[in-house]
Parts: sequence; C-alpha cells; structure tokens
Amino acid sequence: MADPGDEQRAALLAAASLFPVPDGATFSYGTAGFRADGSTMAPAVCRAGIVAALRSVKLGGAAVGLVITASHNPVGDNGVKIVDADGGMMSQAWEPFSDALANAPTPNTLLQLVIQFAKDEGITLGGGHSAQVLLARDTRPTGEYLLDVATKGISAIVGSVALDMGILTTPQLHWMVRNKNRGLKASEADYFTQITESFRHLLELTPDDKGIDELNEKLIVDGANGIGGLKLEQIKPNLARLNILVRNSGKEGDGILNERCGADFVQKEKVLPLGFGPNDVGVRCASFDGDADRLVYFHVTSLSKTSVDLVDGDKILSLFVLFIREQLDIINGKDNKGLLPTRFGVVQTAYANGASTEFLKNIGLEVVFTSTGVKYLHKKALEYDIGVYFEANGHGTVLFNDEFVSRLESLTARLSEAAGSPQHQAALRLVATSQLINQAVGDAISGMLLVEAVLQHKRWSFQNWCDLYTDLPSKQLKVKVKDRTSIVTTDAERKVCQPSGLQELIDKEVVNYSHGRCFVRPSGTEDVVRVYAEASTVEAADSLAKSVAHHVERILGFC
Ligand SMILES: CC(=O)N[C@H]1[C@@H](OP(=O)(O)O)O[C@H](CO)[C@@H](O)[C@@H]1O
Ligand SMILES: [Mg+2]
Repeated sequence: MADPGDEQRAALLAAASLFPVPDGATFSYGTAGFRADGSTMAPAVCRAGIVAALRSVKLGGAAVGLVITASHNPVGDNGVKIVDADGGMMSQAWEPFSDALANAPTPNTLLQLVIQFAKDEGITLGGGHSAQVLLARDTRPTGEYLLDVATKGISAIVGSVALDMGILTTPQLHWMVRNKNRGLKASEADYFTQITESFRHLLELTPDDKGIDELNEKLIVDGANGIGGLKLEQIKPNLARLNILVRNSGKEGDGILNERCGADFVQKEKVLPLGFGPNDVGVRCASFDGDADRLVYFHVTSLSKTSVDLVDGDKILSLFVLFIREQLDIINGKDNKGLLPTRFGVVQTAYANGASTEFLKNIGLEVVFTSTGVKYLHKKALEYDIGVYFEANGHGTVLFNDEFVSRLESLTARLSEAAGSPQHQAALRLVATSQLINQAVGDAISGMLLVEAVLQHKRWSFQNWCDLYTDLPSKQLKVKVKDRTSIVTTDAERKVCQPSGLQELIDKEVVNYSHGRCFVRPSGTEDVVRVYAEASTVEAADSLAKSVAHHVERILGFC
C-alpha cells in the first residue's frame, strides 16, 4: 500500500480527532449532500473537506467547490455539498467513499479509508501535488463555524489550498468553479456582469419592441430571508425594464430563513408566503429558496384568500421550451433541417405534473424521466445539444452543449452579414440565453431573469403563462416507516419492485380514479417514504394518496 508519509498521516489523524463522530450518529450523502441539525454537522463537514481536497488532487489540481447550506430546510439545520470540477454535483462514484469517511468511527479508521481509497483511485498523497477548494456558505448562523471546520478538513490533505469565496448563493459557487476551470473570469462581479449584460441583450432582441406597461414591469420577489434576496438587491439597479421589490429579503430584522416563506413553502403548501397579501393581487410574484437554487412564481388570487396561483418548475420549463423552440424554428424551419440541426431534449422526474408532460408531448417534444435529484436530471440533459430540465419544485436550468455553442456562434457570425434578419436575431437570442442561464446548476436569479425576458419577448402576462395548461390536482404525503430503504423502485422511481405486492396494491387503487397516477419512493433527504398522487379533482388526489399511504404503512410497519 502506498505510504502517504508521516506529515500526511499526522494531518489526517489530527483532523479526525478534532471532530469525532458521536456514537449512534450516521451521515448519508443522500440526494444533495450531508444535512442535519447545524450543531451536529462538524464531523461530516470536516470529512467532506477531506473528500473535496482529494477530489481536486485526483483531478490534477482543478478547482473543486464546497458549499455550506441546507437549502430550503429550517434555519437550525445545515449541510455540506461538494461541487465537481465541471461545476456540477460531485461524481456519484465518490458518494460511497464520502459516506464511509463521514461515518468513520475512529481517526485510525479514517486514515485507513483514505489510504485505501487513494490507492484504488490512483491518487498519490503526501508529495508534490496541488489541490484547491473554493468554499462558500449561505446565511445560516452555524455557517461561519462550519466553514472554518471545512477549511480544517481541506488542510488535512497536505498541499491543499482552501479559498473562501464568501457568502454566496449555491449556484454562484457552482458557476465560479466551472468558470475557473475553463480559464474564464470567475469572480462574483463577473457573475453579476454576465447575467445583467446577457439579460440586457435579450431585452434588446425583443421583437417589435414597444416597451412594457407599468404593471408588467413590476415583480415582487420573496427571498426566503436567505442569500438570494440580498444578492438580487445588489444587481437590481442594473436590471433595465424591471421594477423589482424584494420581500423576506434576508436583511437584519426581516424574518427567519425559510420560515413560512420561500419556494419550497409556496410550492408545497400552495399558500402566500409571509409578507404578501391582498395589496399584491394582480402583481407577478416570484419565490426563491434559502440558497437561491430554486424558483417558482405565483399570483395572489383574491383579496380574501391566502391561496395562490402557482407556476412551478414544470411551467417554467414549458415557458423556456416554447421560447427556445421558437428560435430554433426560425433558424431551422419546422422540420429541424435548416442551418442548425439541434438535438433538443426535455428532462423531468415523476413529480412533474402529468398535465405538463402531456403538454410537452403534444407540442412534439421528447420527454425523458430520471430519478429525483438534480444530479440525475443534469446528467441526462447533457446528452442533448440543448437540454432543459426542471424539478417540479423549481430547480432546473437549460444546458447548451459546448460543440453546439461553437456551431451556434459561427452561424451567428455568418448571419451577421444579414444583420437584423429573423434568423440572425433568433441565433443571437440563443447565444444570450446560453450566457444568461447558469450552465452549472439551477439558479433562481438567472432563471428568473430568463423568465422575465421571455415574458417580455412574448408580451405575455402572468395569466397567459398560467393558462398554458391546467395542472392536475396533486397531493404529497410523507410516511414514517421502520426502514424506508426496504422500498426499491424502478422505471425512474415510477414503479415499486420491492417489497413484492406493493405495486399491485397501488395499481388497484389508481384504476379507481380518473387521470389517476401514484407512486411511492424513499426520500433521499429525510427519513420518510414519499407518496405522490394525482387525479382529476383535489378530493380524489387526496383520497388516492391516503389510500396508498395506508398500504405503505401496513406493509412496511408504521413508526
Ligand atoms: C419531492 C421533492 O421535492 N424532493 C426533493 C428532495 O429530495 P427527496 O429525495 O425527495 O427528499 O430534496 C432534493 C434536494 O433538494 C430535491 O432535489 C428533490 O426534488
Ligand atoms: Mg436549494
């Protein structure tokens, strides 16, 4: 076995001794990194620092990212997530090692795990290599402490450098890692310049530009009392033709992070976030989650009610798809045989509302499904020239393949001889879109700016957008069971294969409902089984979800 050298051994043993794993604690990397009560997170965060530094060594010293956040979860929680060198989520192949390391019971076990893993992966430790990890955190009170803990983990791999990028949205850090490794400008100021400039370009390319009326210019954003609202305040003055008001902005004294506000709350509860009320009827509203990688829109429906008209990730995806398709049709003609043949794909999960999938299929698009979690959707979307993916909860983006962008740019250069032609304008719109929308991960701020540009392009009101299709009523339930991992699913989580008999019971329930659809899966972030049901009425969706939840409880053992 390769000997990492005394200095390296000592550094790993020291880091592991600083933050021992308490008896009985287990960490799991799950759908989106380690998450738990912030005060218990130090061991997992320190060890994630070690993993991030090793990942950088493995990738020849390329920058890797580490972000301290628990996204939409309560303010007392915290978490850690590793960003791979391409700006995406850490390679899934490294998750088992991350889990093992986070749970290593003694410093010596941790050391042995690292030595063995380094050997398996061909990583030479203890000499001559370099590694760099970019760090960021959200606004949680435990963030500063945990960032320091992560730094200690990173330093436990000799030769590693930790760079604190400050308090950022999660997508900002992903963007920085991606850009840095591509030799592109990668500071926060560069991020702001890129999104505000490309937004301005898109607006300049609006056809028959007649300006915008006052009401449509107005947008109220619920910042979830997180980092997204604070960043939006910073760029607001540079956003032409938008009159943005940020509520739950995260400023001192404003309110508690994610508490009765934010994208997760609005999408799941379908009620107004705190700070919104009857005065907002008729105004377009958007909501971010705590680390600003999720986005939904809503309208206050009436003076008396707290319910909202929701535009979720599926409808944001549909809007983007229509806009991109329109530009491709201008360039290529409807048969896609013109100047820029494009493989255009749409990726959803089982949680996508059935009405959205039907809408997309009806307009002739290929829709593919993956398991829940951005890491799966993103990977699938990369298979296309332009791949659009969204989770219903508002996390998603539009990916432009590098080779496609080169083709698009040379086409744009050729077409510039006929500057102002519809094809030239459409190609320019696609270039600006690829610059505006975050290529590393879903990003509430850049996604919101693309929504705003597309609505102005189409001269659409919020209502026009809402009316694209009508969501089928749906219901989500959580069931606490003894061991959620005894549920095994297949077909992008839409069917249960274990325990045997459960899928048959679900099928028997579903046939009783018009437009009925139902699936169950173990959550990757909480110790629950999630039940999702859809049907033609609210009552029917509720009843289908309840019946299936009962079967799950009965078969798996309620706890
Ligand atoms: C139904 C649902 O919203 N599931 C969420 C949730 O995952 P679960 O594995 O369902 O707990 O958290 C993930 C990370 O934020 C997110 O990607 C996913 O969409
Ligand atoms: Mg989030």
